[in-house]
Amino acid sequence: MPSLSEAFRGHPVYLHQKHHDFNSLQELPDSYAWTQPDDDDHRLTNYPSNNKTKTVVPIIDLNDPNAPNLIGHACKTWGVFQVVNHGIPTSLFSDIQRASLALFSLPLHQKLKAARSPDGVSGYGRARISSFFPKLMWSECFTILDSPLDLFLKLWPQDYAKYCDIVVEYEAAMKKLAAKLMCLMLASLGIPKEDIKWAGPKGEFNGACAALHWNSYPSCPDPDRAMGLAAHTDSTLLTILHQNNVNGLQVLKEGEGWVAVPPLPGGLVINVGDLLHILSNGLYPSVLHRVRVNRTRQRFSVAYLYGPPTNVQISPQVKLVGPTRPVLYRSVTWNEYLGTKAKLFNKALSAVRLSSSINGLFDVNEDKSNDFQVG
Ligand SMILES: C=C1C[C@]23C[C@@]1(O)CC[C@H]2[C@@]12CCC[C@@](C)(C(=O)O1)[C@H]2[C@@H]3C(=O)O
Ligand SMILES: O=C(O)CCC(=O)C(=O)O
Ligand SMILES: [Fe+2]
Repeated sequence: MPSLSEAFRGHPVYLHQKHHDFNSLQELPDSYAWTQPDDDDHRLTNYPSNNKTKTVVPIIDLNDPNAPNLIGHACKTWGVFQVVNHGIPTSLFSDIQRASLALFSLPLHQKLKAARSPDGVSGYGRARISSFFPKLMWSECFTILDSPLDLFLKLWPQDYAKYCDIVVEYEAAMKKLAAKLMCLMLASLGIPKEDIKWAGPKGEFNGACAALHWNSYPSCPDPDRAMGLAAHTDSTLLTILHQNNVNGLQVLKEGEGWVAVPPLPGGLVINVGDLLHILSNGLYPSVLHRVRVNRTRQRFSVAYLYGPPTNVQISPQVKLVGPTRPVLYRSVTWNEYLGTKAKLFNKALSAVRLSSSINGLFDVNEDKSNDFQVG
């Protein structure tokens, strides 16, 4: 089975090579300006702002006996929810946040020692999706696939071991939680875990692949014209996101527009990704999300991007197909899908949709994701 890193080697993404030290920028350079200065405040979206409505992303207590139903409803209607009582100690969040702060606070020349190569995924750099946009995003990121050891040795020749320990512990906790969430999501779809061969006899999902992706969004001199991370869906089955206590994450909700996902102390954000969208035959749509920045506070987030073994075929479950609901997607491996995403970005889901080629149907997120103005 190809590893996740190998899956990417065939799909290089060429990004702007110049990196900026955000702290040294007193004004927003034109290369980061997504809107013109005389545009009104809401030019970054044509959707109504949700200031007047009180729509909130569901918060689900994993100890609630009704959790499977609540999760099912949240996946169907939002594609995102927050979880509490997930069993992960808060000390682990403090540790990963400390590591994140230590990493992004390093001088740029030090971070660049662990820079991602054009045909790689691991390491320091800009968001991979940057190549699809004419403007730069006000963020930096660091991706870990496999072991963090080689990268951390470059960043912290003395202190690497303590940060490696934190990552190993955090990934183990995330892997366990992701398997639990998979079981709950499958139960909510009425799919026995025995139907998913790689789930294993007890639903441990041992063969799962994952990436740990750290984001930093420095405070920004002109936040209304900048974009932290452009609208996208994750290619995963699910993503588990930890955010520090700084706002910025927004999700697109049908009929509502962009809705903020406020940080919840001790909570975790769970996104439905494209592969769960496919596996559920479109019943659980992947959520389009983005990150806005602010003038005074630096935002950090750590995303655990979780998927199947890279060579396992993911297809709509037969139990979710019937006379009134035809099979909507062809089967794909994560490896293949990541390649499609690297080429087509937010059109990737439509590209594997069976009926799109027949009757011109497109996926919900495709046309909305380009909803920004570039100055
Ligand atoms: C497994 C992965 C999913 C991801 C690409 C990656 O190798 C690690 C980074 C992930 C991420 C995070 C930000 C948004 C995103 C679209 C991107 O460019 O990098 C996702 C990728 C994805 O889900 O397709
Ligand atoms: O920073 C965030 O809140 C979102 C990050 C994200 O969407 C991602 O890493 O895929
Ligand atoms: Fe994301």
